[in-house]
Formats: sequence, C-alpha cells, structure tokens
Amino acid sequence: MLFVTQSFESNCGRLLHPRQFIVGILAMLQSFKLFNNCNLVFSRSCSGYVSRTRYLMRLKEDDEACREALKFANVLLYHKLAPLLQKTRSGVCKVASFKTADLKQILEKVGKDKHFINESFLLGCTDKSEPQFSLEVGEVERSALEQECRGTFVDLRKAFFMITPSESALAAKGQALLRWHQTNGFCSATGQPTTRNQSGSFRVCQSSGITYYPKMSPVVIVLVSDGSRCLLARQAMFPPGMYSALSGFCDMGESVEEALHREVAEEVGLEVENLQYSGSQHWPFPQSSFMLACHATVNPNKTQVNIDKAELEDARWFTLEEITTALQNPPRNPREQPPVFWVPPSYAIANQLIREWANQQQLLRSTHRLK
Ligand SMILES: NC(=O)C1=CN([C@@H]2O[C@H](COP(=O)(O)OP(=O)(O)OC[C@H]3O[C@@H](n4cnc5c(N)ncnc54)[C@H](O)[C@@H]3O)[C@@H](O)[C@H]2O)C=CC1
Ligand SMILES: [Mg+2]
Repeated sequence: MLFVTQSFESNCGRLLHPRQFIVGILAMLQSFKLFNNCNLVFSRSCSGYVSRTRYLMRLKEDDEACREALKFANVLLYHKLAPLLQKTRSGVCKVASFKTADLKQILEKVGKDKHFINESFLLGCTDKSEPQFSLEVGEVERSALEQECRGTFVDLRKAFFMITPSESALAAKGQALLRWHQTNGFCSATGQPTTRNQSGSFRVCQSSGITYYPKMSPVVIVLVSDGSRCLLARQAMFPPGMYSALSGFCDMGESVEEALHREVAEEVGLEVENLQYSGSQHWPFPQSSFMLACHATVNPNKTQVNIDKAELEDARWFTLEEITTALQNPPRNPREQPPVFWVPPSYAIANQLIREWANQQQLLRSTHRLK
C-alpha cells in the first residue's frame, strides 16, 4: 500500500507514462494480493531501485511470495561456508550462481532431494530484479559437487583476493546469513528450537514468541595520521606482512566517537582528534561486524606509540611512499608468497581508508609544489 500511495503522491499533477501506469496497477494488485504471481511480472517490468527494494521487502515478509520467487531465482552455493567460485573463459574468477531448475538437477545428481533447495535464504536481487538466494550444501561430498558445478569452494578470506568488491560483498552477505542461521537455532530465553521464515529474515521461538533478527556487532575502524604519515598495526593472527588500520568492537552504551577514542588509547596509547567519518561496511568476520570507518589525526609532536602487546604484534607509522607501493602491488597469494608489507584487499574498508589518506596526501603535496 505504501508503494501505491507514494507513487500516486509523487505523480500527482503530471501525466503518467504508460509504463508507470502499468507498474502502478501491478503494484496495487500486488499490495492487495489479488494476483499471486504478480511479484514475478512486477519484478521483470521494473528496474528502478525503489521497485526492487519494495519487491525485496515483500519477499522478506511474505512466505508464499518468497517460495514463488525461489522457483525462478539465482542461487549461490556454500560448502561449510566457503562460497563456490567459477572461472570464466577469460580466466577471471566469479561467484557461481545457478538457476533454481538447473540446481535441482545438480542436487539430484549428487544424491540430494531437489526440495532441499527450499533451505535457501534470500540474499537480494540483481539489477534485473532477479531474486538471489544462498544455500549451504556442506552435507554433500565437496568434490562431487565441485565437479558437477564446474567450480571450486574457496575460503571467503581467500576469495576476497580473487573476485570483484561487489561480488565480495554478495559472497560475504550470503556467508553471514548462513552462519547466523546455523548459530541461532535455539531461543536463548527458553532453550527451545527457533524456526525460520521462508526468506530467512528472522527466526521465531514458538514457545516464547520471541523473534530473532540477524545481527551485526558494531566495530570502529580508524586511520590515524600525524599529518605526513599514517599509523597501521598488525595482530599476531594476521597473515605475515599484513598491516591494517586500528579497529575494535564498540562497548555497550558507547558512541562511535567514544569507541574510537578508547580503542586508539587502549591499543597504541595515543589521543586522537579531528574525527572524520569515511564510510561503513558489513564484514562477515568473526560473526558479522558492522564496520564504521573514520579518519583521525594526532598532534605531530605526540606520535610515540605504546603498543598493547596483548592485542597487537606491531604498530608503526608509514610514509606515503610505502603506502603507495603497497597499494600498487596487492599480493596475489598473500599466504603463500607474502610481501614484506601489504594492506588488506580492496574490498576491505581498511583499504578504502588507506587509499583516501594516500589521495589526500598526494593532493597536499601537489598543492605545496604549486605554491
Ligand atoms: N573490513 C576491514 O577492513 C577490517 C575488519 N576488521 C574486523 O574488525 C573486527 C574487530 O577488530 P579487532 O581489532 O579484532 O577488535 P578488538 O580490538 O575489539 O579486539 C577483539 C577482542 O575484543 C573482544 N570483543 C569484544 N566484543 C566482541 C564481539 N562483539 N565479538 C567478538 N569479540 C569481541 C574479544 O575479546 C576479542 O578478542 C575483527 O574481527 C576484524 O574481522 C578489522 C580490521 C579491518
Ligand atoms: Mg583491535
């Protein structure tokens, strides 16, 4: 109904394009649930962001519509949370996705019931409004499935170095949703099993009526600059040579600003100022984090780091030259051939912060040269 009301409001006072008119009628039918398969027709006839969003909203909430959408969906496969990747003819890696009908045949070939596909969770939809789902197939023998699908299940951290940032985001979301369902099968109040809705947008405990929604833990991440260098750190568990921006989970009751000040003070013993928001990102590790990324500065006369060795193995200041070299030479296989110093892959928001800082430094230098 919201859609109909808003589209009428926004079109008020001007003539409707025939396409808009059809879309409006379909939306109205859909909102009154008079036309069962309407969502399919609707999704294919609209390509706008708002239409896709409203369509997804409906799939999340309406089990029947979601089941219907799954019949014509694209499904991403995971084996013990590792996404299936395929190589294109040109040798580029991409996240594999299968049409439901094709996937049913594949599942039957590897000895799985075709109805198993109903275990999928709704992920989103493509630019063409084709619904996307994720499915965990960990019970099936991995090599048989890889052969049948002509792909390889790759650890997600490794996959981030092989696929584009937008595919990384999709693969990360799929994994996070599967993990959340795997670890939220029981109500924390009653201990009774929880059941999912069809899309997987929530789970309910039938005994207490409590609804659980997939959750992310807020994490602050900050690139600290002293004006000409930036501070990067590494934890002992990082792959050799990798340094990243400082980060930390927000404590209960904290604001982003408070968490940033506290984390920097705890981890490297510095006081930051001039916080500047850069962006945010969902990060699937360790259990779905919501990364809030900022830039900050320290007084250039107070740059002595005092590392908390329980948290960090090392933290040091890097020059623009060191950063530029690291950004220009991302490692292909960091675990097998680690460079002396490298930064997180382009999908990670830490990489975005580091790139922004490098661009700003370059701009500052060229402005100085002009003076
Ligand atoms: N996307 C990106 O660019 C980056 C993402 N990250 C992510 O940020 C996360 C947090 O960063 P850290 O520096 O490790 O955090 P941190 O500095 O807060 O230290 C982690 C410790 O905090 C405690 N902790 C408090 N709340 C927690 C919670 N909700 N979940 C798990 N542990 C909690 C645990 O003892 C844990 O060992 C990392 O797990 C990492 O995956 C970190 C850097 C870059
Ligand atoms: Mg930390």
